[in-house]
Amino acid sequence: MSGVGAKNIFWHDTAVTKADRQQLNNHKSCTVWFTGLSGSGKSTLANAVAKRLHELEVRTYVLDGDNIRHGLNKDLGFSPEARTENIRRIGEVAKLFVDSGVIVLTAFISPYREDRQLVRNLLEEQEFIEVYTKCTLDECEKRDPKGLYKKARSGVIKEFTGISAPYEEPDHPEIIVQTDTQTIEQSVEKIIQQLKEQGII
Ligand SMILES: Nc1ncnc2c1ncn2[C@@H]1O[C@H](COP(=O)(O)OS(=O)(=O)O)[C@@H](OP(=O)(O)O)[C@H]1O
Ligand SMILES: Nc1ncnc2c1ncn2[C@@H]1O[C@H](COP(=O)(O)OP(=O)(O)O)[C@@H](O)[C@H]1O
Repeated sequence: MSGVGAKNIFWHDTAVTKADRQQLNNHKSCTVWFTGLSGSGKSTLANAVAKRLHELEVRTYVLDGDNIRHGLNKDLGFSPEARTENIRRIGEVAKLFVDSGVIVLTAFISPYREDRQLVRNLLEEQEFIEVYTKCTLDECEKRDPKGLYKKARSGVIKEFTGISAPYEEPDHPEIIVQTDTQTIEQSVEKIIQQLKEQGII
């Protein structure tokens, strides 16, 4: 997968800009990037925050690992290289959503620091808000909402994050939500507060 397609391609500026769209929407746009173990609450919180924002008349879109892997990224597995490509593509998609003036909430394990940094670098400062859904492996395994940990423990699923594949914790995430001790409402509130403090909403 090399970048050979970039030859003889020219960038077009658009007549309507990101700033124009943000003005029309009455709020700024950004990526709220959830990262954490399977079952740590990424999807739950991305959707809960989106719901809250929608009620506040803010335009949102949720990109979820499971859904994207049914379509755009259905050719990718879970090797380190496939995960890197998964996150690279999602980063580019998130950037398009930010350009469209929307707050995009992404729920991907995104286990590698370097891959998350790559996405951060794609966006402007302030446009990438990393939320670490911190939860002990023990608790995630107890929750096991899809029965995947059980399969990973028995060896049916290989390269499973936290069991047989690595998860690299963020060094300096904008937000940490401790989902095994904080309630969903507390986590949502913390994220909404950050968006307000950054002047996004
Ligand atoms: N081997 C392995 N490791 C981790 N996860 C697995 C695996 N196989 C399938 N699944 C399911 O796929 C979801 C993770 O997809 P992501 O795109 O978020 O993964 S990654 O960011 O590329 O690491 C993940 O979803 P979440 O539980 O919502 O995190 C699982 O449902
Ligand atoms: N405080 C909490 N924050 C987030 N999720 C929680 C919390 N307490 C319990 N849960 C449950 O944990 C599970 C997390 O699953 P999910 O959101 O699919 O995680 P992920 O997207 O990280 O795999 C859900 O069933 C959710 O209801």
